[in-house]
Formats: sequence, structure tokens, C-alpha cells
Amino acid sequence: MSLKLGVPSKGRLMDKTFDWFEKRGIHLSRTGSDREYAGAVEGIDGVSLVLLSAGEVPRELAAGRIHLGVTGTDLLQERLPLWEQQIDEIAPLGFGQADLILAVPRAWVDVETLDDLDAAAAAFRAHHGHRLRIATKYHRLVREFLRAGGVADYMLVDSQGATEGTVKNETAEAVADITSTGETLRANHLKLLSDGVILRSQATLWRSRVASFSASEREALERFLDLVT
Ligand SMILES: Nc1ncnc2c1ncn2[C@@H]1O[C@H](COP(=O)(O)OP(=O)(O)OP(=O)(O)O)[C@@H](O)[C@H]1O
Ligand SMILES: O=P(O)(O)OC[C@H]1O[C@H](OP(=O)(O)OP(=O)(O)O)[C@H](O)[C@@H]1O
Repeated sequence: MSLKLGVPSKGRLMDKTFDWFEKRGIHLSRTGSDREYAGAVEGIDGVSLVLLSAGEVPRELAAGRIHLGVTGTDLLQERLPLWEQQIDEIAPLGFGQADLILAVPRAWVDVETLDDLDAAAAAFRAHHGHRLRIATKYHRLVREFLRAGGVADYMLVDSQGATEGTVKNETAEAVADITSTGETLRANHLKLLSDGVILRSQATLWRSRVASFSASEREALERFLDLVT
């Protein structure tokens, strides 16, 4: 069997991951038709490519179905509560940098910090009869962050995309999402709280601590680590 390397199957994360490995002598490519999720590895023996969603890489690493994988720190920490027990970080890749942040409407001039948000949330509940809604797909990380920050009077609403639009659509009062340039926040009249950075993320190469390695896979891993670290 070969060492299995899981890489995002599309978009900027796939392209930049392919470039990163190319610079280290490992040529990754998609094979077959545009729509077929098949891949090839050249420049190193005994390694095979598994193309999958960035969001599924953590689960596959934790299940030991792939030995190595590339995905963002945000997705890994959100999906795997005790990730350090299951996964080792091999190398940050220097792209896919984005911050998971908490943002509120720019018009909320009295809300600049988590303490302000806590006060606003209590007032919001008293006034509206339901808790302030925060839209996000990062439920676990946001809950942990708000617990540590002493904010209690809120509820999370799930948003799997276009999260910044939920405030305008009146399905949430605040959002917790990834930002890179800040353009999307600005365009949607939202502002970051001054102490509202939940996590700084970037694309990272990870190794499963759970996967079993045959003798030939272990040799392939050594060759792989020589090239990439
Ligand atoms: N604007 C951005 N700039 C840089 N990195 C970003 C940006 N938006 C998202 N990312 C990062 O890209 C990675 C993939 O995010 P994305 O939301 O596309 O994943 P996904 O939706 O789970 O993947 P898929 O669409 O394949 O299911 C995450 O680690 C995220 O932090
Ligand atoms: O700060 P910016 O540079 O504007 O980038 C932030 C946006 O990028 C990501 O969205 P993506 O384009 O991946 O779409 P999605 O929200 O539908 O996942 C993220 O969810 C933000 O919406």
C-alpha cells in the first residue's frame, strides 16, 4: 500500500497546495476529466493523492484513512476537539491566511469589545424577548471563545456560506466568520470587535497519529519528510 496524502480537490487551496509541493520536487496533478476526482503524484515513490473537500480532511486524518493532509487550521480545530491527540502539525504552508473573527453591525457605535457585546446581548434579550443571534459555521470554536470571554446571552445560528449576508437578511445580529482582506465585512457594513479575533488560520500540512504505517509506507514517509521539511 502507499502513503495517502489528502489535498483539497478544488479552488485556490488546491492550486496553491500543488504549487507548494511542486517547489519541493513533488508534482501533484488531477487526472482524468475536469469533473473526475482522481490524482497522480510524481517525483516521489510510494505516495498516492486523495482529493477531497478541505472540510473533510480533519475527519479522514482522525480516522486514519489518510496519513497526511492539507487543510486550514480553522477547519482542523473546529472539527476535532482534541486534535493534538490525533494529529501532528508538519508545516504551515504560508498561504490561505485568514482570521476567524467576531463582527457586529458598524452602526452599533457602543459595541467595540466583547464586554460591550455582553452588555448589548443582555439588553437585546430584554428588549426583543429572544437572544442575540450569531451566524457561523464554526460552532465549537465560537462557543469556546465566547465562554472564555464571558459572553453568555446569545444563540448560534448555522450559516454554511455567505455568512456576512445574514445580518442584512435579518436572520442574525452578528457573525463569526473567516476574513482575509476585510472586504466582505466592509461591504456588508460589519466591523470586527477589537478583541474579536478567535483564531488565526492558514493552510497547513498535517500528519495523522492514528493511521497505521506499513514498513514501505514508513519509508515513503521518511522520503516525503526529507523533501518537504
Ligand atoms: N478569503 C479567504 N482567504 C484565505 N483563505 C480563506 C478564505 N476563505 C476561506 N479560507 C480558508 O480556506 C479553507 C477552505 O475554506 P472553505 O470554506 O472553502 O472550505 P470548505 O467549504 O469546507 O471546502 P469545500 O467547499 O471543498 O467543502 C479554510 O481553511 C479557510 O480558512
Ligand atoms: O475578507 P475577505 O477577503 O473579503 O474574505 C472573506 C470571505 O472569504 C470567504 O468566503 P468564500 O469566498 O470562501 O465564500 P463562502 O463564504 O461562501 O464560503 C469567507 O467566508 C468570507 O466570506
